[in-house]
Amino acid sequence: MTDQSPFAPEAPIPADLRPVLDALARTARDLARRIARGPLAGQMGARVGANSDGDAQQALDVIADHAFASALRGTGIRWYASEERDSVEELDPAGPLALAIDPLDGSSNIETNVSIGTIFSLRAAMDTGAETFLRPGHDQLAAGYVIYGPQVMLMLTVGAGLHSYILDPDTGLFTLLDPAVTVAEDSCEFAINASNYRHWAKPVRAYIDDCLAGADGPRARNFNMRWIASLVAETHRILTRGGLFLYPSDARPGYAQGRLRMVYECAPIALLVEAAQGRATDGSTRILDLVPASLHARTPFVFGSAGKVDQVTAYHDLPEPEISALFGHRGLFRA
Ligand SMILES: O=P(O)(O)OC[C@H]1O[C@](O)(COP(=O)(O)O)[C@@H](O)[C@@H]1O
Ligand SMILES: [Mg+2]
Ligand SMILES: [Mg+2]
Repeated sequence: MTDQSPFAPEAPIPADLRPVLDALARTARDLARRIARGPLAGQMGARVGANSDGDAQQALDVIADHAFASALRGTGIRWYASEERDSVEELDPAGPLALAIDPLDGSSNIETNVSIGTIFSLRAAMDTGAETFLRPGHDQLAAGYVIYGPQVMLMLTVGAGLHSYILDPDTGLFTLLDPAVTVAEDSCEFAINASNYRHWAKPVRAYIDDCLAGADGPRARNFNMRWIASLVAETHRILTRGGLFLYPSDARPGYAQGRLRMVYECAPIALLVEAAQGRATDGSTRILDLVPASLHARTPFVFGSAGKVDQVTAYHDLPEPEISALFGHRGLFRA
């Protein structure tokens, strides 16, 4: 089965991206099998070290990183940038492409049997790794994620539109489900790690205060809150039924730019969300227009249904007296 494509025959995969996408999908399928075996496959959630940012590395982070790096050799990938590695590596000097990857997203959930994922981004290879990856996200050629959940799914954009695939356990093939996923506009779910409330800046507090005030507040509507601590799972819910995700900057040491990484997480998710007609910003500026200052740079991240993301931007634009007012006095917004 190794040489056979892991995609069902009708999958609309562009020929120039076929080798790399086949390798990514094949590796993800192997990883999915390992994840499904859980403790039977060893201690995947055991801490084995720390990456360059000081984040704990679990066994599965390292296993996934090595699996993807070795599968990509010979697929046209010149530069390989991984959340788990300090610097960019050159795999194939003649390759025309470059790949950035978060090999295992949602690591804190590995042992809890909650959905985790892999996020990837493809770009044209430039002369150096830095030149290749320190560019705006709108330069990406393709982006996607695999979610290892009750179903294994691949969400992929290769430029236009967002395609969803499901891994059929009977055939072992990623099978096209929807060639045009769109983010629903009318949702009243938001996702944020509310334990950081006291560390947030005023516009974020004001936005969340108004959501929590529900039908009695200025938005005149009750909201529901979610937090899985797995960006891929959060994204998948929003692509499925709409809503809003926020990981803002906050006052904790090391969180001045939030937590999520531009190159491995935010740029690819933003490309997917925009391909599905959603919106992604850092609170005010479009993520895909931002240039990361360094390979592991972080950015505040807000994405989801376009109208909801625009409302968050509007809170950032409010004059100080409005921001500081109790929610009852902010009359500008409706859900
Ligand atoms: O634990 P926190 O601060 O709520 O952060 C959760 C976020 O961290 C992440 O787990 C970071 O990703 P990694 O697991 O790849 O480091 C995201 O998936 C998630 O959105
Ligand atoms: Mg991640
Ligand atoms: Mg990760």
